[in-house]
Amino acid sequence: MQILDKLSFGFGRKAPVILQTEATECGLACIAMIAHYYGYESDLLTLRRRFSVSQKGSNLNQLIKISNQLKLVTRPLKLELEDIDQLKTPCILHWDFNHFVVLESVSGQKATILDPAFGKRVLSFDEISEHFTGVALELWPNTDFEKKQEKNQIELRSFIGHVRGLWKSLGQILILALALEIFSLISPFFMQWVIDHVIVSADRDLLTVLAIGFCILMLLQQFIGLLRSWIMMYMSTHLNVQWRANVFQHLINVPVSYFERRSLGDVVSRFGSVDSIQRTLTSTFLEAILDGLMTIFTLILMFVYSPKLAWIAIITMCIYALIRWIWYTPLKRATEAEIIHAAKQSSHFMETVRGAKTIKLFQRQDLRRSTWLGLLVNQVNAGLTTQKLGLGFRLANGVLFGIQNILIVWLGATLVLEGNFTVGVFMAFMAYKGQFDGRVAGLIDKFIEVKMLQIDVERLSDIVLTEPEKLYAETDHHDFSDVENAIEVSNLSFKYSENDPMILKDLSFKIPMNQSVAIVGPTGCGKTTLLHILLGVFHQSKGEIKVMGHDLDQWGLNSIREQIGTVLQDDILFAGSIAENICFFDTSPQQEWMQQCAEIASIHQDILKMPMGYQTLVGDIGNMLSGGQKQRILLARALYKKPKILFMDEATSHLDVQKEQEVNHKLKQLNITKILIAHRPETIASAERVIALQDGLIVEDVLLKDIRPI
Ligand SMILES: Nc1ncnc2c1ncn2[C@@H]1O[C@H](COP(=O)(O)OP(=O)(O)OP(=O)(O)O)[C@@H](O)[C@H]1O
Repeated sequence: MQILDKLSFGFGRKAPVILQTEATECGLACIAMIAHYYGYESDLLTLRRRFSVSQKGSNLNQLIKISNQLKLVTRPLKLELEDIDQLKTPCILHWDFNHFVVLESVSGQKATILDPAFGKRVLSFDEISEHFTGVALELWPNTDFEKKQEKNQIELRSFIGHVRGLWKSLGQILILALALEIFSLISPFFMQWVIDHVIVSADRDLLTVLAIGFCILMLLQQFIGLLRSWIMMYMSTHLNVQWRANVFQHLINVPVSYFERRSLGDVVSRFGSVDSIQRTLTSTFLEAILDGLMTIFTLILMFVYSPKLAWIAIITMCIYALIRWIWYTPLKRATEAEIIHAAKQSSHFMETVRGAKTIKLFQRQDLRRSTWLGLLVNQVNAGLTTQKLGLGFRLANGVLFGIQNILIVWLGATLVLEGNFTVGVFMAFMAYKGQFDGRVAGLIDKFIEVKMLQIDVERLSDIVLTEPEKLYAETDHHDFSDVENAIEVSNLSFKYSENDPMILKDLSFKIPMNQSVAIVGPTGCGKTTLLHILLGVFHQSKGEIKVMGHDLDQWGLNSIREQIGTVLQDDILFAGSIAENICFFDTSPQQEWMQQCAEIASIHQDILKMPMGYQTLVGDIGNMLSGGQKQRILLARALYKKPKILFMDEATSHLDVQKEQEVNHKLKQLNITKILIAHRPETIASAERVIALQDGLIVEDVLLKDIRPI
């Protein structure tokens, strides 16, 4: 493998390009590249699990901390661009005030930059001066640094899950394919017998018998071929659907933070890897096994005909394998870069389509277009690299097999002239050689293809190896009859990642059943975060939380979420009718209850005024409705669940004061626990108790009746 690195990157040890997956992990990717350079070979998946990086990215101090944990000595520096060639490379440069890149080398007025967002680039000092902030971080191993490989070993089986009928179909295909291979082994005899026995002795009867015999064989071969393809088609379709379903099931069960850290295009592209894996495994893998088996028989026959000629064929194949192997690493890197750039391009595209209105209103069409074009060019360039590598490989391949063919024809013809070979035997040998070349080259290609699958497996593993949320508890029977407190929080602390500041600090409070509580505080003080923790969206860093008397850590999230209704700031509606949205696509909706919920949310009259009433379509993400209407439908949807606790995060902020009071009044009649985040005094006044947060601490916790003037 090391030879390959040299081939693609010149002489000496080089850091590989590791492209970032999450928007904020450029720093981690830079450290991974440098650690790899010194012999600690790891991947982002492994590093991400070991060091949690904030969604807001890392700063230099955090990079130093991570590097030190990897036993790398660090030296942060402030320098002028002219002194950049004095740096110990590879090192990290601070870029554009919001990004990190690796400086690989400097030569003359140019430097090679490994950018985790774009790949390898050679930039002039002028170009660098536009990005470089003057801060660099040198890294090198300390005495405890260990050279090792620490990558997530991914077992395909483990994440593809259980697939029905796989082995049976595989068995059928294997038997049919074996039969086909036997036919193709027999067919060169036709030519040999015709030339050596029919033509030499002018035996027309034998010719007819041979023709009829081989005709039957050919028909049989075609029929079996058809059957094999049919079963293959059936199996791959089944596999594809089952694998996709398994991966989708996993995807929707991973925590919310997974989606928050990745772009839409990246998740879609990763999910698409299921297809490539399935295609390669069902067709290529099987063919490779059969090719491998049949090569042995073909080779035996070739040795029977002429060991000398057979050796030439074997040596050619060894050279072919070597060339293929040399091409493997650069090709893998180029393919990987192409996939990542394609995902970025499509993310930008999707975001542009989604945000078309904002873009137009801010007249940023040109900017979006040029940024997208830049991403497209990156993608196309990465594609060109793969194509160029392919061209070079095909040339080497063509020359190799051309020489081999000429050599064998020359030596074979000499053997015929010397009387050691008949013409028929020579022809048959050539046919076997053709089969051998095809099969072994195919076998090598497929081996490489299966190895290349690692890219897709690694990409998919980002989804599949992410731990799903704990949805189910050991016991599903819960008794809420004598539960006193809806929520009990003791000593709760929370920060988003190891390196982020504490957002919530040592909070303790109890909310009795059926109490209505307003959580207030200045913007950014952690109200939404607290709500998300109570809902199990984020996990508390410290402390204990009990919901309806059950420990949040032990109670399955499904059981908790069954008891609660939520209206959050970023909630969305889905494509469908209003009725479907209120019932959240319930398969047996309760019409009457749905209307009651709409009445409580004060949206019933609005819906009736719409041309198709409850059957009015809302369009995806609910963009046919006014902000206030949407919020009230979301509230009706939360109430439809018949929750015991209702969480509302500025759920009525789009309503006018009068409408809001109407909704608050109706909600007050409901005998459920309500926890609401609000800024408006009218909404806060509708609660019985107010908990005020500031800087992550509870600064006030009062019952409103105690402070209201009588
Ligand atoms: N996913 C995240 N990763 C890192 N920090 C975050 C994340 N989400 C929010 N924060 C930070 O946590 C702090 C609290 O945010 P939160 O949304 O809980 O505030 P809030 O009190 O609900 O504000 P508002 O009243 O404006 O809705 C903020 O400083 C915010 O920048």
